[in-house]
Amino acid sequence: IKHPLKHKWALWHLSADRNKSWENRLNEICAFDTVEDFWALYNNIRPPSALQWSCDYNVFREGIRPMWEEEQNKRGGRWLISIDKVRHNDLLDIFWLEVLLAIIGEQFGEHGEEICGAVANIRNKGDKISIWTRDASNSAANIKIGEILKKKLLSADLPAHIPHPPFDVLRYENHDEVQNKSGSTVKARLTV
Ligand SMILES: CN(C)c1nc(=O)c2c([nH]1)N([C@@H]1O[C@H](COP(=O)(O)OP(=O)(O)O)[C@@H](O)[C@H]1O)CN2C
Repeated sequence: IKHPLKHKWALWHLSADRNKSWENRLNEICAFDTVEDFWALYNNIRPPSALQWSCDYNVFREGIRPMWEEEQNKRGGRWLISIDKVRHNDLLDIFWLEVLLAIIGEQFGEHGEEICGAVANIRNKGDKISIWTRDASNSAANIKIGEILKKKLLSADLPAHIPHPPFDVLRYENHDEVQNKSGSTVKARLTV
């Protein structure tokens, strides 16, 4: 018997193929709804740190595409973890797994239903990991999710050479502001 997860999730991958549109670079890899199938998948794909620059991994609830335009995303936002570019190999993979286990393991309590999924952006300028929530105006839920996320990341078992704290503040950004941003940064609606 396999141990069922509370919900079904799907892994997506954004390829580095510059000749394709963003949407055509985004492919669903496979879905999983048991602990064993999650580990079988996770242990058989490259970790984020081994992907090419400009690739993404996404793990979203089944039925929600990892795109701003999706009905369940468009009024939402993201908790953004910016990973210092020198920490690429150390932190990216550790934090990504922490975030995945917290989400599929329903570690966010009553607010877990607000979570749509997680994204890892592998970028030359510095990697990003984010948790997308469905309602940017639900500050009570988003703050609770951010606090639980921060506590989880700070309690992760990090290599000795990583200075503490391993990241700056976590910022919550609204998707519609990220999507239509003019400058390089977007105002943080919440920080923890
Ligand atoms: C339906 N559709 C086209 C569409 N729908 C989307 O949902 C969506 C996009 N396009 N994205 C495109 O990637 C660029 C980099 O964003 P980035 O978050 O990778 O960040 P970087 O600037 O590469 O660090 C975005 O500027 C956007 O062009 C990103 N994105 C989430």
